[in-house]
Amino acid sequence: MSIATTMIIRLEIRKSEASFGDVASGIAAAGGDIVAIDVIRAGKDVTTRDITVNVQDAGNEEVVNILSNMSGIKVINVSDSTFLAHIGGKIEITPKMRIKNREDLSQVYTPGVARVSMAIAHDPSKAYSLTMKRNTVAVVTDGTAVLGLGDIGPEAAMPVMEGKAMLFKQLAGIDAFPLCLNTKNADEIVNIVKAISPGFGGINLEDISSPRCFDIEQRLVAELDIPVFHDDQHGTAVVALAGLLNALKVVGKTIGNVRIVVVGIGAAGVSICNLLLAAGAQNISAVDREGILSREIHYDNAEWQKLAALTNPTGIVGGLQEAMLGADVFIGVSGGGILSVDHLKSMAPDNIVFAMANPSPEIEPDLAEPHVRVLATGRSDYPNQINNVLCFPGIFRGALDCRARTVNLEMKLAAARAIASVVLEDELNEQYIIPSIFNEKVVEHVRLAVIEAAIATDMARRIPPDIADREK
Ligand SMILES: NC(=O)C1=CN([C@@H]2O[C@H](COP(=O)(O)OP(=O)(O)OC[C@H]3O[C@@H](n4cnc5c(N)ncnc54)[C@H](O)[C@@H]3O)[C@@H](O)[C@H]2O)C=CC1
Ligand SMILES: CC(=O)C(=O)O
Ligand SMILES: [Mg+2]
Repeated sequence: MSIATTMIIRLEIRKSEASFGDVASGIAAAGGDIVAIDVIRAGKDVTTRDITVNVQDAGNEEVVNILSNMSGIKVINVSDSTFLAHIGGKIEITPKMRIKNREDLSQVYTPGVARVSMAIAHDPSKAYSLTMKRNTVAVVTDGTAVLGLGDIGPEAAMPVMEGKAMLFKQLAGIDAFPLCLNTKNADEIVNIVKAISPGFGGINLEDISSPRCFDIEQRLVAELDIPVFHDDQHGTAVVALAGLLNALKVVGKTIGNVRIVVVGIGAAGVSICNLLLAAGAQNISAVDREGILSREIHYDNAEWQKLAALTNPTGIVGGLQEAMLGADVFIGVSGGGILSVDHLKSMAPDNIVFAMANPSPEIEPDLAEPHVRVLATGRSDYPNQINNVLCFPGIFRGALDCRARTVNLEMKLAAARAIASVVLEDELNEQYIIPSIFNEKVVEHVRLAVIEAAIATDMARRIPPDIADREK
């Protein structure tokens, strides 16, 4: 599966030997699409231009090869806009006020700050009003399951976590810190997160491989009084459920009557199965590399053991192929390319396929489309993007605003229904089952639903003023 990108190619064109027309045809022949041309220098004999070219495949070397081999053309430099966007990182800390004089200095720092510190020392709950705690989330990873790229380490995880921090800020106004830990030891991760927790209003665990992620999250939830939320588990499950609720409406089926195949029973898959069961699903086949989870088998993975008892009610034996036969819904959170057209053809009519692995889905959307009634992927370059970015900004905004102790099942179900509700009944169709992440209603709908569910289940330690006003 290719990832599109934009290249900026700086060229010298010797006018006596080549024309811009030659350059344009060379780029088109190599599969590039020219989107901008900037003249850098216009000499009598030689012109220098920056040509901005979209390519469907970031690995496309053909464009530069063709240009380099043309007479009269010299390639001076090639840059990739995705890499350019990452130079020096993507986020920074910006103070809320400028320190202009000694008076300012003595307020924001010593000696004035000491009075504020002592106020918090006497009443630690004041950290919520006098520090950034109430609006701050730690995005914590050990780099062991970064997207679908696997264990690529904490440094390589950093661009993903910075991207996540950008989304937290832009979509929900939350200040998020990427914390990439150089340890894979579960005890150490738990201790580090506990130790840094005083400065944060919530913890977003990210891209920590399964099954370690379950134990790490459960221990932190039990030991901390701020929300700890492993987004690959629960954010993904919330968005998958939201998409499924709407897709089922499009095809005229109900969650209690469909046969659902979930493939990849890792962080995301376990949580998706559990949330779908809580939402009324009765017939799930949970498939991992060893086949369909079965109650006949004992699993060392405690989450698999629990799920095996709750899924595969008809005792199907086998793997993906057997599970797909006659299935209504496929949800993939495994790896790229594991699904074939034959698998799709063996499904029930009006099938729903969510190929959510990143960056490459379980099947290429173009291949799948003719054999699927409702298709969704995790990617932003196709319709129906089912990605946990639709959930985490709103769920944390809601949890922070009501100072929730944790994010419980009711809050997750409410978030899923809220995301689904952004697409109105008369707008729903095969190409539009889930709102765009740029739809401004998403965060606000999720926030409200989460706060209401937190209040109803006694998880909220504060009623935000706008909610209190509504209830008057
Ligand atoms: N669209 C979205 O919002 C999200 C997508 N994902 C994607 O889902 C995938 C899994 O993520 P995590 O659950 O965090 O990883 P994980 O490493 O915890 O779980 C992956 C699971 O898939 C299984 N698997 C891999 N290849 C398989 C195959 N051929 N057949 C059956 N099972 C197979 C693995 O054994 C493992 O249990 C990744 O590609 C990730 O990018 C994850 C979170 C959110
Ligand atoms: C989207 C996301 O969290 C993932 O692919 O891991
Ligand atoms: Mg992730």
